[in-house]
Amino acid sequence: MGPIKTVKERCRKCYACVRNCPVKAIRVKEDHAEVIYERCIGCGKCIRVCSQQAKVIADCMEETRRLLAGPDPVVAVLGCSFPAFFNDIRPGQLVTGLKRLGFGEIHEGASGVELLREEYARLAAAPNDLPLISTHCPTIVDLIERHYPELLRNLMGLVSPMVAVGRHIKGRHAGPVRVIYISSCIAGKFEIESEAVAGAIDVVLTYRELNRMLKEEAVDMTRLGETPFDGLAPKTGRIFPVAGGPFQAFGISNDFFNPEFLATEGEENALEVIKDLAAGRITPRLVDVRFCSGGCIGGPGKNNRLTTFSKRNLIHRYYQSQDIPYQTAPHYLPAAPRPDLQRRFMNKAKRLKVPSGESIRQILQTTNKFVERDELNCGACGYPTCREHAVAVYQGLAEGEMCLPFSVKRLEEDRRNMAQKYDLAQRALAHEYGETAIIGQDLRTREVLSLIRQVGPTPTTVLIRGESGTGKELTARAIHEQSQRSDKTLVTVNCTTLTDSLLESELFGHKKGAFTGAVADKKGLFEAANGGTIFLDEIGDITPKLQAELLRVLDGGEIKPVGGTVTSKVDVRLIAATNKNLETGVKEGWFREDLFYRLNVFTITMPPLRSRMESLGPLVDHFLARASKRINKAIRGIDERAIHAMLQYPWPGNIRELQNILERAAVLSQDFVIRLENLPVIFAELALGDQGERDPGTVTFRNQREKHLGQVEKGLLRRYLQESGGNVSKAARTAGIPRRTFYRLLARYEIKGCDFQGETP
Ligand SMILES: Nc1ncnc2c1ncn2[C@@H]1O[C@H](COP(=O)(O)OP(=O)(O)OP(=O)(O)O)[C@@H](O)[C@H]1O
Repeated sequence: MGPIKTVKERCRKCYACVRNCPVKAIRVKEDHAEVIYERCIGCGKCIRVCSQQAKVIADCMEETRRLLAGPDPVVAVLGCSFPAFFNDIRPGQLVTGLKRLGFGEIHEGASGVELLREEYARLAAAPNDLPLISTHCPTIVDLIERHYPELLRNLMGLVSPMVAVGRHIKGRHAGPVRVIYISSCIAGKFEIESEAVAGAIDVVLTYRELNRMLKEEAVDMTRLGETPFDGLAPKTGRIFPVAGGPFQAFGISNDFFNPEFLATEGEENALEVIKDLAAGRITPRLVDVRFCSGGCIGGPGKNNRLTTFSKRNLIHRYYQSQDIPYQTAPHYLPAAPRPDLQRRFMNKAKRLKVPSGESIRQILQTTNKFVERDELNCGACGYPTCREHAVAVYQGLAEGEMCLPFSVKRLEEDRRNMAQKYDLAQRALAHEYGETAIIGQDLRTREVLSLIRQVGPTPTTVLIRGESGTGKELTARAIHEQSQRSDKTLVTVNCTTLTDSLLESELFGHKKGAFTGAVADKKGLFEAANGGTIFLDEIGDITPKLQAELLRVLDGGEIKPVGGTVTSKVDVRLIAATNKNLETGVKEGWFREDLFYRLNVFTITMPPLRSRMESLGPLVDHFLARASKRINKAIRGIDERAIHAMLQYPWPGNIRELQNILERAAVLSQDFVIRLENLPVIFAELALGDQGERDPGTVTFRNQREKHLGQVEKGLLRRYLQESGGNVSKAARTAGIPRRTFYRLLARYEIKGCDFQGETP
């Protein structure tokens, strides 16, 4: 990992870094774009263009603090561009500030320029058959070492001013010493890791990092007095950081029109010169080139508030000032003998595989580019042409999905497919559950239908009451169907299936961080139902806290997400259902009275199946037709004995139980007719009992039913308990009736589940 890091979570795949990286040292992998250290030249362009601050300079403050706290003295060297960065204080104040942080000595990096002056002038004057390239800009050195190794021989074999001053300090200081270089250049962070100059500088800090450290230590430099610099006092070296500065600082006379001496800076110019040199198109004697525009004052760790020209002025003013206080320790004087200023350069180029034309064609095809016309060269992927992008895909630097037109098209197709699938799923659901036909001709069912017709089109809140399986949800759907909201969503929530806290967040949503696991804001079901209807089943089971929240929705149409402080308005019609006695709830205090009255505006009570036996025939026909479709078996009808037995059964699970028993019977039926034998055994027992009682001739159906009801129910309960070995939940499940209903029946007949434990059927 190098000095430029990627904060993965911040990367939004805009490919600005890919587009702007001059050496394509960015690899897009999965969900982020990362810097390839071996290819990177440390120019910092990716940091500058990343609008999300996903590219950051690796933090060197920690290491600096560690050295400051260590046993060795630490020397700070201020890069030549510092006057353009710390422009609102005097240099002596900055020195005091640095000493407050714990630095023992403060040197100027410009002294490194002066250490190199003679060597530069000598090489510039010596005859040379190759154009020489200056080596003080680490980005240029990296560019040549990593991307233009054919120019390695052109590099002047000299260290940078930073390394020169580092070696000078380390060579002259009595005993071990640490050197921290502070500048606008992040390529310096790369440079000190290079084997050829290792050890000269311990840490490179940017001006911004220094500023942060000063802030953290609450050092207000504007209030500080001045302290003299330590080390060698530079003169011409101070002009080094601006355009044209190096030639002047190194004492190389340059005439603008003299093609022998070429000095330039800025990404575009630098790349052009390097390319021209590599191609042999130009052959000057000496090329001085820096990557940042305006010179070192344009480095990535620079002061963004000032323009290049105003910074140039600041450097100039500093260069001309005569009163920079210095107190140089004798061991740094005189400047000669100089430290070792020689440096080797290495070929660090990693050549990437070059794809064949066929490979490029295949990659282009994966992103729908079959003919030249398909290659839009829109540049959205960060590469100027589709072919360059395809080459990068081949080289493992890019992904096909980066192609915007291709991804947009694929998303559109996906959306269309999803919409189709959604439509199919909707239809399947409607087929399975969406039926709102309420079957029944009996008086009570007709009454229910009439109430639905009346309340449906109004916005009134409806409370549906009745035993389990009597059709409360079906009624809610029918009300929604008849309302003016029928084209909007009907959201159904069973209040008993979630824990209290989960239910609250499901209904009203939550804010990020409201509880463990709330990693992002989430909208609730009330918002999902906005404009439509919400059906809250088993409303009698919600906690008082939720009851209060619900009251707020009913009163003001306002919801507040869990962990939120702001309420928002929703327009939702509420239909609630319960099989609990809410009046008892109010009396006993587990249900809020005000909520009860808000809900009890319009109540529909669903009759149990046993009280609407006239509708048994139509219901049986309806469910047999449905079962036939579901199991793909054409059931023709039901025999009389079966119907007769059904008429005597008490149907504790109501219509749902009827539906389930008929589907089971349809599966078991051998001859496409439902027979008594296809029904659970209790029906045969009922039929038998009925036979015995029929002889006296005087007993009515009602009499017979009443008489046998208890006996039959008891037998049934015992049988299920026997089958489940006394496990009441299991017995209720096998019976197909709610556990609570099962318990009620057990209590009525004083049967105990534990009496059946250990029994096997
Ligand atoms: N009158 C009816 N006509 C046709 N089907 C019905 C009728 N009543 C109920 N059903 C069907 O019976 C099943 C159970 O009905 P529903 O789920 O509406 O009952 P519920 O009272 O809401 O039950 P629970 O209280 O257990 O939630 C559903 O498949 C429903 O379609």
